[in-house]
Amino acid sequence: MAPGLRLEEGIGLKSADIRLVSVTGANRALVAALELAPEQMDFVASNAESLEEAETDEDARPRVIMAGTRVVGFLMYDASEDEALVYRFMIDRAQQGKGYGKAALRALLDEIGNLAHVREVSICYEPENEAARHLYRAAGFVEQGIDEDGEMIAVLGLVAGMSDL
Ligand SMILES: CC(=O)SCCNC(=O)CCNC(=O)[C@H](O)C(C)(C)COP(=O)(O)OP(=O)(O)OC[C@H]1O[C@@H](n2cnc3c(N)ncnc32)[C@H](O)[C@@H]1OP(=O)(O)O
Repeated sequence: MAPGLRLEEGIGLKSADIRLVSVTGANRALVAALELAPEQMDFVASNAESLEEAETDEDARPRVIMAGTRVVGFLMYDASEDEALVYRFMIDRAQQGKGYGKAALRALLDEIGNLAHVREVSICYEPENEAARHLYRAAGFVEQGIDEDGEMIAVLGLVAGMSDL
């Protein structure tokens, strides 16, 4: 790395540098401090709320999205059944549009694909959330329709035996 260039500055980071890690005492405050644009606030619960929820829900799997050494996003899912449900997914407003969402989704699907009991993944989002629709559709999710809460549900089937590969 060139002298004076710090990884934290995010210079030259590629989507391959995206990793999912557990929530720890060290990164928790950084996750809670991540922000959305005002018009995105209704698309997903606040991270502080999600972290609190995760403490009492033993099925919740919260993950911190790291780009190199920097905390850039957060997601949470439940894989207690054979259909995993992704119900939180966000990238900090200052870090959006850099391919991190796409790379984090790929990392998440790899992680879920390694769970032998999971056969499909479902995800829900507000119907007007075009960024989410674009991201999930590109990953192969197929829209199923609007649920009773007015959210779009999209489902991705996993290839049987993915975890054995
Ligand atoms: C389960 C849930 O929680 S659903 C709620 C999802 N979360 C939110 O809506 C929170 C606010 N939004 C976000 O955090 C981000 O915008 C995310 C997570 C949806 C996308 O993350 P980003 O890092 O910005 O996405 P990334 O840069 O990887 O782009 C992914 C694709 O979406 C496209 N995209 C990004 N923003 C938009 C937009 N506003 N409209 C249409 N397409 C968009 C990109 O062009 C890219 O497509 P491409 O690969 O064909 O070029």
